[in-house]
Amino acid sequence: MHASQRSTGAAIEIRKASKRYGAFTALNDIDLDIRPGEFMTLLGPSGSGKTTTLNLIAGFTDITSGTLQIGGKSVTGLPSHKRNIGVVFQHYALFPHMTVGKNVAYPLALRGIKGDERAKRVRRALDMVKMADFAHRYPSELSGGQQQRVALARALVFDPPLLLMDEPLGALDKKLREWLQLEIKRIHRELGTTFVYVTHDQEEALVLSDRIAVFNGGRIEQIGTGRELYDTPATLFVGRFIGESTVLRGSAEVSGDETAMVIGGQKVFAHGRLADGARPVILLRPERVALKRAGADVVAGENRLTGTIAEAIYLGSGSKYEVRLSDGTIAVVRSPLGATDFVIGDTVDVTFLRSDLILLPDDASADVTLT
Ligand SMILES: Nc1ncnc2c1ncn2[C@@H]1O[C@H](COP(=O)(O)OP(=O)(O)OP(=O)(O)O)[C@@H](O)[C@H]1O
Repeated sequence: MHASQRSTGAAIEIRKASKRYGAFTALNDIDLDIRPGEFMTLLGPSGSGKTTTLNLIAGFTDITSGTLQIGGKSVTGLPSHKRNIGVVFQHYALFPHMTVGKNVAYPLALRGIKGDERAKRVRRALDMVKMADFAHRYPSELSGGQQQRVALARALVFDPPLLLMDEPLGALDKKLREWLQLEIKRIHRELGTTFVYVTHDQEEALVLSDRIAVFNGGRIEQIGTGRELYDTPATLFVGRFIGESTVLRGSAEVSGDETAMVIGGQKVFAHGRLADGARPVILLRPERVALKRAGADVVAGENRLTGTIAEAIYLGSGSKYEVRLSDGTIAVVRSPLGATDFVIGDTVDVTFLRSDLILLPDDASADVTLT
């Protein structure tokens, strides 16, 4: 599509929004600002409130308390068909008795757009999803991925300022999903429409999003870019949900601006301290940890814990190890190509810089929710 065809994306502002079903609170006091043209992903485990949030924006369900604005206007009480929003769901809701062309033309027919203008827009939308050659087929004659591309064309054909997608790739196999992720990203870049995307797949969220809102138990734990969530998670739940990690627990002592933790009889040090009363844990990212032969020289500022290689996996681009520490914790380590190789049973030092570890308050829900 040409720059002249770019639509202006709508901003979304959600304030203190709650959604209750009887005594059950599905959404608990969430605040969410989405910028015009942004790709925002709602990420979280099953039942955390992602779909409920999308349904509130779409107008499929009412807010119990709080406010919701789209494009600077309150939409309270405005029915979904008046919100001018494109929607794509996991299970293709194409009309089975209509051809692809008719399906994509449908939103235009509803809006009274006829003749050449309608045909031109349908062609443009099908071109965008690379389905122009399929206009005369019926949905049953298409693969799952092709059906989702048609659903996307139908959701975008009327140039909505806002597109909502709920696990649109959930039913597709991995290769197809990865290819369509890139297609969706390209289309977003070309259009300038605001995209709000629901997934429980953190890798998908990282590939697609400008920013990600991480949901847990009806609340938003953190909103940020993938990099912010990975490097500086606000909570243990976010740190564990995004990317791989190892969590170290032990008895902690705080002295001045430093926290020491005893793990399996060995002491490690962290810069900083938590608020009084919080029980600290250490979160390690696998590529921020290096393995060394037991007894190698210690580098200034380095922590080390002794362990035994429990699993060694060669990945081509490097190796991944699981190391059993003396307290039984399994530490995940990714070594770059060219680093020393280790085999199962080797005794190693697991080393990491104080500046590379992440100190967070312990949170039992981070473990429960992920299992
Ligand atoms: N109509 C309803 N009546 C009662 N409870 C509901 C209703 N709709 C949703 N819920 C509950 O609200 C909670 C949040 O649901 P929601 O669909 O938003 O979760 P989700 O994060 O999208 O999960 P999933 O990835 O499984 O779709 C769930 O516990 C769900 O059971």
